[in-house]
Amino acid sequence: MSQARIIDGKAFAQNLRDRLALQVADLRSTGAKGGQDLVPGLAVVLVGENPASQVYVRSKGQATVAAGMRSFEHKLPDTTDQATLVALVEKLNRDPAVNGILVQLPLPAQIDPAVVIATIDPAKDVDGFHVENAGRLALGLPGMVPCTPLGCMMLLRDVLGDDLRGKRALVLGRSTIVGRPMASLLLAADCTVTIAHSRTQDLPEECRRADILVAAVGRPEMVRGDWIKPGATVIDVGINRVPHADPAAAAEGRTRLVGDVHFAEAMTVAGAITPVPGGVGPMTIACLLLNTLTATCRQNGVPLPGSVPEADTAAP
Ligand SMILES: Nc1nc(=O)c2c([nH]1)NC[C@@H]1CN(c3ccc(C(=O)N[C@@H](CCC(=O)O)C(=O)O)cc3)C=[N+]21
Repeated sequence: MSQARIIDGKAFAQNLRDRLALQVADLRSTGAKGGQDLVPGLAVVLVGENPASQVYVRSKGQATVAAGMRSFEHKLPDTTDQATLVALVEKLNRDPAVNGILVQLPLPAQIDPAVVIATIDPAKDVDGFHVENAGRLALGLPGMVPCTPLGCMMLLRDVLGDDLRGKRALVLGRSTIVGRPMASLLLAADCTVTIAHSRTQDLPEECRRADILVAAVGRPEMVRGDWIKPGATVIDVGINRVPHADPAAAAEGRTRLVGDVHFAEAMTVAGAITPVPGGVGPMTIACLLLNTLTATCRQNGVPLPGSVPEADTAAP
C-alpha cells in the first residue's frame, strides 16, 4: 500500500527561522535609521493563566529572541478589564520599539476580543486579525496575513510547487483566524476553492473532490481515509488533546495530540500530509516572526530582504 509523504513542518519552520535570523542581523547593521539600529520588536500580551496560552506565549518569546528580535511580554491578571487592556494596546501602538503586537486569544469573558483587536494599529497587527487586514486579504490587497494560513500556504508550495493554478482546494472550517483567510490565499493562488462547514451537505463527497484539503474545524480525527482523494495534499490545522490511546495511561489522565484528520488512515491515501504535532503548529510561530520582520521593514520604509518570502502572497 502507498504511503503519503509526511510534510515536516517543524524542519521547514526551523529553516525559515534561521533565514529570518540572518535577515534580522542584516537589518541591524544596514537598516539603521537616524543613527539607531533597527531591531524588530514583538509585544505579546497575555491576560489570565490559561495553561495552553502560557506555553504558547513562552515559546513565542523564545523564538523571537532566538531570531535576534526583541520580545516584550505583558502578563495581566485574569480580572483585567477591557479599558485597561485597550489602554495597554494604545501604549504599544505608540511605542517605536514595538513593531508587532499580538494579544493572545482567548481572552477572559469580560473582554470583547473584537474591541481589543480593533484597537491594534493595523501596521503592527502581526496576527492579521484587524478588520483592515482581513479586508485587505479578502480584496487581494497587501496587508498582514494571519500566521497559520500563511504557514499552510508555504507548506503547500513546498510540496506542490509555486503553481497552484486550477487545483481544487477544500477548506474545512470557516473561522476568521484560519478558514476564511486560508480560502482567500488559495483563491489568490488561482485555486478553485470550496469552503465546507458544519452545514455542508455530504461532506465526505466534497472532500473527495479536493486536490488540496485543509482541515481546520477542531474536531479530533473527523476526516477519515475514505474522505480523501488518492494522492491529495492534506494540511491538518487541528490540534486536539484527547485521552491517551492506552486505557491505563488514559485512566491516569494522560493525553495525546491529534489533528482534525485521522492520520493513520490518511497516510494510506494522501500524497502528502502534515503531522500533528510537528506540522502546521511550528509554522504558525515562524510566520509570526516573518510578519514581525515584514511589519518592521514596512514601518521603516526598508525593502523586504530578498530571501524572505513576500508574506502578502505567501510566494516562496
Ligand atoms: N492572538 C493569537 N495568535 C495566535 O497565533 C494564537 C492565539 N492567539 N491563541 C492560540 C493559538 C494557537 N497557536 C499555536 C501556535 C503554535 C503551535 C505549535 O507550535 N504547536 C506545536 C506543539 C504542540 C504541542 O505540543 O502542544 C506543534 O503542533 O507541533 C500551536 C498553536 C497560536 N495561536
